[in-house]
Amino acid sequence: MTPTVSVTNAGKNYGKTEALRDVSFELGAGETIALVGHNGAGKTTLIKLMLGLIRPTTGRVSVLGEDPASGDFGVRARLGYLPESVSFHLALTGRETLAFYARLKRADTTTATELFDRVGLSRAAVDRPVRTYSKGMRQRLGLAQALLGDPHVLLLDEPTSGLDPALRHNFYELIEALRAKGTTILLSSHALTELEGRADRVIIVNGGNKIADGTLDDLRKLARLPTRIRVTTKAGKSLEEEIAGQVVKHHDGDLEIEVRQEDKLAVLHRLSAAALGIANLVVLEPTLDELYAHFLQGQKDSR
Ligand SMILES: Nc1ncnc2c1ncn2[C@@H]1O[C@H](COP(=O)(O)OP(=O)(O)OP(=O)(O)O)[C@@H](O)[C@H]1O
Repeated sequence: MTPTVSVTNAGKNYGKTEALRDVSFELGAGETIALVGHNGAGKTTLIKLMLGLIRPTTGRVSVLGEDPASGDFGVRARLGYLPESVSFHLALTGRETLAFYARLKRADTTTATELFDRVGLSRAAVDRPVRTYSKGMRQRLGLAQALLGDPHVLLLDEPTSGLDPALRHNFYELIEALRAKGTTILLSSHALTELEGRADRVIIVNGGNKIADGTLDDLRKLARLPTRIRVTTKAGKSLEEEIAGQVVKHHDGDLEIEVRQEDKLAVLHRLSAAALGIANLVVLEPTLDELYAHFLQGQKDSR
């Protein structure tokens, strides 16, 4: 993996508040990473460090091989950022707003029309003042602004808040296309369910510490949470033999079998041999929500 971002033993104090403590990770080209954590966990502080808006109290941050706080324009031009709450000048049109940011970033304005198409802002909308925009349209304008200059690293803070399901879908299609081009995309979000299957990797921060970092599979292996197998049996059929020795609960009239990762295939094998007695079977792996709760609890217990 070619790292585009390296955070090495970074700590950040705001006066007496220790917002970040000895955090290290690398982000790679073409990687989509979810940065998750409670309010006050340190996510925005990390993003500000990567943007070079603040300097670490301890440790180092490097973006595209340079110190983002060094004042060098080259790095910042290749960084795209969408803040959590986008606020634009309401009297400017979408097109004027983008032209303004393009000048700030010294980016090419001729790509503006193509950018509007990519984020799904209609030709009619871009020449209307931002004051007439819905929250979703403002968010899309924000995204177009973040995409100016074809950034190699994109930092997006709660990018889908305010977007309806169709727009969320469009947003993730756009992210997928950028990922395929090799862009590093960091999504800071509370919407854990929608990140599943969309982020290659998850970094969990809490109280200024990095408490987990890995793919969903890595986190599942580490957490050792059980897989649940939900089985609807046919009337009068019992699966006592097949599920003997497993933790069995009842869920809306179905059987819910909690199996350890290492027993999963053997139990599924026994169940498939008894398929005639089964009306339906669903395998539920631990969700990101459950993994998140597990790692937070683990950190609490270790204190
Ligand atoms: N400029 C500042 N001055 C003092 N304390 C700050 C400052 N910015 C952040 N903090 C504190 O640092 C800690 C981490 O804040 P940060 O904004 O990075 O969290 P976050 O994970 O982004 O939270 P949220 O999800 O609410 O945006 C919090 O305790 C916060 O109160």
